[in-house]
Amino acid sequence: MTLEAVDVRRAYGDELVFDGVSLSVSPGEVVAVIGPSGVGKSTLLRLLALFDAPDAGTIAYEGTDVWALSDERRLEYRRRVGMVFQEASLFDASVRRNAAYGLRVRQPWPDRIRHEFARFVGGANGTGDAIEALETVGLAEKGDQNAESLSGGEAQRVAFARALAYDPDVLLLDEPTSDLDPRNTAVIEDAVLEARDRGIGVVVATHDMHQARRVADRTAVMLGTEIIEVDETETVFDEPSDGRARKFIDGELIY
Ligand SMILES: Nc1ncnc2c1ncn2[C@@H]1O[C@H](COP(=O)(O)OP(=O)(O)OP(=O)(O)O)[C@@H](O)[C@H]1O
Repeated sequence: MTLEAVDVRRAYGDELVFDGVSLSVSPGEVVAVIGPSGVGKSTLLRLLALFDAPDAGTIAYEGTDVWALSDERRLEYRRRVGMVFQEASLFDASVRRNAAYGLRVRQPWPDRIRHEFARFVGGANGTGDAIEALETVGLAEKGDQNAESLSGGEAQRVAFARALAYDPDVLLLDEPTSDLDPRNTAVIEDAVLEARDRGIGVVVATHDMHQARRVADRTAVMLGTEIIEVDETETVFDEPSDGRARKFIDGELIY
């Protein structure tokens, strides 16, 4: 299952963010999108997540132009994509319930009622997938704690676990470690690689070029209103074909 943006354009009013941008992610690969602040990385992720439609070009899932479908069919595709935003939004409940949230709304009703019933009668108050996802981000022991008592870094890890728990085809991460210390950053990066090894396609938008180098199979460099370079990560860092990409990577381009 491949998700791709093909020749997409996006503007906010008269303000063009990008045009002619193409990017794909396949199962079991990590693609990093790097570029200066404000270049449009989050905007591109929102298009891939099917939150917004491109002004031109297509977003295709398994070759299907998703915006040509009915709202209902498009929603089915949207549910296969998990997105983690820069700001973790958790609600006032246990960490385990937060991690299981996506699961509960996505399950068919009978399952959902069954889980709610089990919880009501004092049985499991989370599912195996949510617990496993919490283990992946090193927070299994905090399952019973209220999410509002977590540190910022822990909250970001729970938001990640929530996206992972419902086993999406594609996971889109917007600056997933921007507020994290090195230890928490390493936890998230390991979880990204674990997701990839499970066959999930992952796109990571990041300011952190070192992170791209550590986790990404392919890297796209966004500059101005374009993706100026997209290739195997090693190639982009060691021998980029675009001179501007080289300058950006060497820290010589000031924006
Ligand atoms: N809802 C919006 N309305 C108007 N302009 C917007 C909106 N969202 C983003 N923009 C503008 O679009 C441009 C791209 O923003 P975007 O958030 O996609 O960049 P980014 O590369 O993700 O930045 P950062 O790395 O700082 O998160 C910016 O100039 C931003 O101000």
